Parts: sequence; C-alpha cells; structure tokens
Amino acid sequence: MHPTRVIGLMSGTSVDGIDTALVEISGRDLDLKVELIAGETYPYPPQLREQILELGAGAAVSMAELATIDDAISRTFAEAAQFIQVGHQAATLIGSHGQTVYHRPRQEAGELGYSLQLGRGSLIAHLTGITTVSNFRTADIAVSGHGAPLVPRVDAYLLGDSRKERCIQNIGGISNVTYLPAVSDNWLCQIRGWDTGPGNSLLDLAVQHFTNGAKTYDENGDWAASGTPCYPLLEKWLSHEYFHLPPPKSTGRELFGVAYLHQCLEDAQGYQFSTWPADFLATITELTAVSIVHNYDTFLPRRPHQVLLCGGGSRNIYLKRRLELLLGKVPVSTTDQLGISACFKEAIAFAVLAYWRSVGIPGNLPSVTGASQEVLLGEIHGHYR
Ligand SMILES: Nc1ncnc2c1ncn2[C@@H]1O[C@H](COP(=O)(O)OP(=O)(O)OP(=O)(O)O)[C@@H](O)[C@H]1O
Ligand SMILES: CC(=O)N[C@H]1[C@@H]2OC[C@@H](O2)[C@@H](O)[C@@H]1O[C@H](C)C(=O)O
Repeated sequence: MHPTRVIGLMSGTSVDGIDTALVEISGRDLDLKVELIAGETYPYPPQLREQILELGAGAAVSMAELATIDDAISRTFAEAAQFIQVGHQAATLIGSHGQTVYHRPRQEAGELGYSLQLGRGSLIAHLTGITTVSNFRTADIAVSGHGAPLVPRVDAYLLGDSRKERCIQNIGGISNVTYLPAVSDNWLCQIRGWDTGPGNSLLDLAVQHFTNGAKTYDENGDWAASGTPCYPLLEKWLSHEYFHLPPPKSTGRELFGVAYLHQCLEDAQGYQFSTWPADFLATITELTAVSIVHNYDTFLPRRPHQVLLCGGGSRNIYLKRRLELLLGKVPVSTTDQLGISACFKEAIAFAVLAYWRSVGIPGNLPSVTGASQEVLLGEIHGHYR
C-alpha cells in the first residue's frame, strides 16, 4: 500500500502559532510508520493571538466577534497547510486540531465535559481543496471522556517498546504524560495518560509580566536558572487540588492561566527572595518539574525506565535539568532520539488521528480519557473543487 500524505495542524495552549507537519503515513497500528517531510510553526498575526488569549482568559465577546475570530483562525490554518506544501508533493488529507478556547472537563460521574476548538474544518477543506478532519475531542466527550489527552494512542504505536516502560512527557502550555508499559497482549488498556498540570503557561505569563510584554518566554530557561526556587512557596502551590486529583484528568488555561499567575504573585508577597524576579521564575519552573514527578510517584505503578520529553518545554534546558535531578536514575531525553520530532509530535499526532478517522480506526484510549468506549474521532469535511 502507498503511504498517505497528510498534514497535521495544531495550535496548543501556548497560542504561539500553528505547528504544521507534512507527513507520510504507512501502516495502521503496530506497523504504523510516520515520516516527517516538513515541519514549520507559523506564528499567528499578533492581534489574532491577543484575541485568542483574551478569549481563553474568559473575556466576554459577542457572537459577531466570535465568528470573526473563528473565520480568522480557519483562514490562518488553511494558509499554514498551503505554505507547508510549497516545494513538496501535495497532501490528500488534513487533520486540524484547531485552537482550544475553552475546556471544561467533566467533574462528576454522569456529567459531560465540554471543549471548544475554533477553526472550521469545512472552511479549511474549501480553501485548501483537501479533505479535512477537525473537531477531534467532541466524540470522546459524548461517551463520557475528558476529550483529552488524545495523543497517547499515537504515542503508543510510535514510541512503545517491547521491554522498556516509557513516559512520554509533553511540556506545552499545559503538560501531559503518556505512560507506556512494555508492549504486551492487552497493552492498550494498560496505557495511562493525563494532564499533569502547568507546562510553560505560567512561566510564559510571568516573563511577559516582568518584561511588560517585551519577551514571551524564558529562552532555554536562562532567566529562571539565574534564580533559586523558594521551596516553602512551592509547597503552598503544590497543595492545589488538581495535583492530587486521580486520573483521568485534564485541564487548561482556565485553571493555570492569568488568574492563577496573579494568585502566585500575591502568594509570593509573604516570602523572602534574594533575586527578584529570577527566584520567582525558578519557583514557577520548579512547580512544573515537581508536579510532573509528583504525578508519576502518586499515580503510576512505578517510575518508568525512561522519560522522553516533547513540546516546546523540552527546549528549556534549565527545566530539563531540574527534571533529570528530580528523577534520579531515570534517564531523560527527547522523542527526537527515537526519530519523532519533539517539536512537531502533536501536529504529527493529529495527522495520524485524521488518517485513522479516514480508514475507520478509533483514536481515543478509554484508559486515558475515561470514555466508556473507543470511538472514531473527528468530523470529515470534503471539498468542492
Ligand atoms: N528555546 C526554548 N526555551 C525555553 N522554552 C521554549 C523554547 N522554545 C519553546 N519554548 C516554550 O514552549 C512553548 C511552546 O510549546 P508548544 O508549542 O509545545 O506548546 P503548545 O502546543 O501551544 O501547548 P499544549 O501542548 O499545551 O497544547 C513556548 O510558549 C515556550 O514557553
Ligand atoms: C483541550 C486541549 O486542547 N487540551 C490540550 C492541552 O495541551 C496539552 C494538554 O492540554 C493536552 O491534554 C491537550 O492536547 C494534546 C494535544 C492531547 O490532546 O493529547
């Protein structure tokens, strides 16, 4: 069978731009293979990014404004899909995650969650002339799942090992883990995955706060590395109920966003710092690292043999070093080491999920999202040219 050429489009909770992957997919599950032909992040126009961040922070907008933003996101995603194909053979399918602007996970048994991604698949299909799968989270939510994380099934087939237990740790705006036991017969139902808490979201917001918007993130973690974490303050933050909630669980900027950062800044007033704001940034970075390891120690059967990082946070050298220290003997590297781009893994995953949808393979893992069953993820939008 010929490989299928698919584009994966993803903009995550950092809202830094549209991660775009042009891939060739062959095989279906254990024989699944993905070759990254091209990967690029296309930044959002600054004004659109601001509007998305405001929406995510709970700003009240009219339906007319919402429609305008939805249109602009759809068009920006379609452009990303067009740009990535320049100089390459065209794709026949697009998987577009869209832009999450609201995520309300289910709280109690019997209740359903809600998750809203903007960027309409129908418009992307029409503008690109390529069949587009979008709205990946709603089917899992309809069968009582969290609708997130959805990448773990793709992680399983691309990064599972017959001997080693692995944690695939994505550090985007929010952090999420996929725990992969060694491949065995009833392996899929033993896989676990959930959002561990903040990734870079609070650190990014803090850097913007302290630089009056001149910087958007702490490059390589250099600023935080020049400070020292304040452990009593960290202890206080770690008492947040999310870190102690058993999986399945998912979260977003609704919990770990602007309001939470302001709370952290207020909390900090009761503590002594020798280097401000570097100590604060070091403490925020430590919150990400310690909460990840706390999640492993509390909710996994044991620590894995290996941790593979991905997402933009895998480029934060200081954060990676803190994780290495906290994890002791467990080696920490990135998914690049196994041939899967750490920066484009999420975009690659939505290409695979679209491909699975097109051939009728379920994309969710009930052991991860808490859904009552496996379901086909995403809505297929044809095109008319
Ligand atoms: N060189 C770097 N040094 C430090 N941090 C970096 C670097 N490059 C990227 N980042 C961080 O990674 C973030 C973007 O990561 P990524 O694109 O994985 O997030 P996302 O996909 O938007 O989020 P999510 O996975 O929660 O949906 C940036 O906002 C920044 O904080
Ligand atoms: C609602 C939503 O967009 N959630 C994202 C977010 O970003 C990271 C984490 O929170 C993750 O659970 C999820 O995305 C990835 C791609 C997932 O579904 O696997």
